[in-house]
Amino acid sequence: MTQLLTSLHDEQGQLTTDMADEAWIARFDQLADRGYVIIPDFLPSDEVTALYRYTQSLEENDWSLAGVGREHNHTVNTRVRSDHIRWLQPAIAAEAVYLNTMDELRVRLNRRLFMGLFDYECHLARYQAGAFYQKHLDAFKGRSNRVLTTVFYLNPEWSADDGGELVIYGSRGQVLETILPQQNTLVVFLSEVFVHEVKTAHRERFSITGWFRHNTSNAARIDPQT
Ligand SMILES: O=C(O)CCC(=O)C(=O)O
Ligand SMILES: [Fe+2]
Repeated sequence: MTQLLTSLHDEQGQLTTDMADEAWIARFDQLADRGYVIIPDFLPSDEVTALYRYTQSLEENDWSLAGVGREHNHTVNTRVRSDHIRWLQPAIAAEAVYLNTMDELRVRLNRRLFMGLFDYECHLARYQAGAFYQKHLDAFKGRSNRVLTTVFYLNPEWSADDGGELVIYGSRGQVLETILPQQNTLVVFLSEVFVHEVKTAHRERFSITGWFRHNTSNAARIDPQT
């Protein structure tokens, strides 16, 4: 498995651009078959280290308490989720690096799986010790343009004792995967299909959660960012 993933990067540590690359094809086909895929070693290690350092450099007022629901349904409910977030912006160089990588991934997904993904939005998330996110779906059929969820973990040396696992459930409520939020792991899943939750973290946990979206804007209504 690791061999496959190493081959996602060339000698310069860049994501390889050859769409015939077998590693990409295997990953994308797994996503198509099961609806989710787990990719360890997603970024070159210097990039993930830089991203992690960047999150450590943020000040308290760079974060806001995360809400639940979209637009007018947006409320903060700390019984459901208790993480803090920060939407990534292309104008900030440290944040643009990740946005650019994910846009590259968007183009590849469209080429291989014809997904028609239009754009990508994402936020950093910080779960302090004691924080969690109860079972939820990221998108409801016909009510959201979120198609694919991505979660990328930034935490060096995360162990099972630290909690904060992402649990992905199947259609009968069975546990499909329990994933430790270890640095440089990317999880991708269909937003409308998989109920998931973040178990209580026992130490500070950093991640970037994002969504590839369809374009549902029209002349009368432009999609808001969140
Ligand atoms: O951080 C994670 O593992 C998942 C976060 C999540 O489910 C969300 O932000 O919607
Ligand atoms: Fe979620």
